[in-house]
Amino acid sequence: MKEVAIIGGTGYGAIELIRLLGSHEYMHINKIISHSRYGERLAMFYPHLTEFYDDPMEELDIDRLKEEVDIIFFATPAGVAKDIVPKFCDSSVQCIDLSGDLRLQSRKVYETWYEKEAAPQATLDNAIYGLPEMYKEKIRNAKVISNPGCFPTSALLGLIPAIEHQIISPHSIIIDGKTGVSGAGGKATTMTHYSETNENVKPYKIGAHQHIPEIEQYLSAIATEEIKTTFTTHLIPMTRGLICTMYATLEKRVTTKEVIHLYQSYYEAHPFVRVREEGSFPTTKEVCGSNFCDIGIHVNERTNQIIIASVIDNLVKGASGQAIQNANLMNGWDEDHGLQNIPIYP
Ligand SMILES: NC(=O)C1=CN([C@@H]2O[C@H](COP(=O)(O)OP(=O)(O)OC[C@H]3O[C@@H](n4cnc5c(N)ncnc54)[C@H](OP(=O)(O)O)[C@@H]3O)[C@@H](O)[C@H]2O)C=CC1
Ligand SMILES: CC(=O)N[C@@H](CCC(=O)OP(=O)(O)O)C(=O)O
Repeated sequence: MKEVAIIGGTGYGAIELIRLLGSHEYMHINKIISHSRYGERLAMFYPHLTEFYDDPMEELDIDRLKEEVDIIFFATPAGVAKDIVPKFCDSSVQCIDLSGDLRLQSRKVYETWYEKEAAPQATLDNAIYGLPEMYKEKIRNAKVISNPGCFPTSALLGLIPAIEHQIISPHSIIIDGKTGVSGAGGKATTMTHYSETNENVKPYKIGAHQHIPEIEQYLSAIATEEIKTTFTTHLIPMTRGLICTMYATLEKRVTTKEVIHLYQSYYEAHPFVRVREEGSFPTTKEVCGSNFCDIGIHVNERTNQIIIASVIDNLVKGASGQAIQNANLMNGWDEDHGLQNIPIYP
């Protein structure tokens, strides 16, 4: 049994980790660290957790964490993990950061898009990008994981096979993202409160989204050339779920059936990616509460374009579920341990 700490206790990422770890046989939540509410019980803020986690939350204490836990999940905003993760480099503690702090290899690029000081270069160099469908072997041997962003998870899983097999022009990609409100975390803001989001679809961070450099960095790694994309994000009136509908110009003459067959073979060994049959496109509800990424594909022979839709639950495959998938791989457990639940439908 490995002992686990979660930092960022009162946030959505943390409570989703608690929900998912409830059915994990090899990880035990030893402590929940809260910056704002240490000493208090999490169930005071989230009564649905009553009897699932009733210990008081604790203040951050690096030495105690080093002595008492094996794995730390950082469910904190950007700018927090970059200062704490380096303090564990002399210990055996595994660190999994759900924020964007360790995802970009270049400090300069991070500082441009996040407008914060970047992590030390040595920490960035040490962190493995936790997208198991791309870097499974590296993750198995990692000690520090940068868990991917929610939109990059959906977009990359939808695009990787097409780029790797040179089906599409990597310079023609347009990614249209739509997300539920829980993607913005637990704090109510003017952007997310009810009267702003109800019966509304709101484009946001156009041309400035922090996931643009992340998507481009990993697409470029697959294509082995520098790729730029057009990526837009929309806030839609639902709680969970995210869809990236993506468009690109075909480089080869292929049919929908052929591309679907290629994607199905590509993801055969990856338990959380499900590729739909021809004519079926996934909806966000079909993955709700689960770690699945469902992908639908259509080749538009009339316009020589491909349309790929990729859906995830932003809090599961987009954050806490993927973090647990990474912990499973890092510790030699089955990749899907604790994550085998059927999506919540309807
Ligand atoms: N929500 C989502 O769908 C996704 C989130 N992420 C990323 O995961 C991380 C967590 O997200 P989420 O849980 O939704 O965010 P929340 O805003 O809901 O929670 C973050 C928590 O971090 C703690 N915190 C806030 N400020 C500080 C600070 N200055 N120092 C230390 N701790 C602080 C707070 O908890 P406390 O005061 O109890 O410590 C807060 O509740 C973020 O980096 C987010 O970008 C990634 C993918 C998807
Ligand atoms: C609705 C909403 O605001 N969603 C967030 C999702 C980003 C996120 O959760 O995570 P990282 O910044 O850690 O990648 C956004 O679009 O910025």
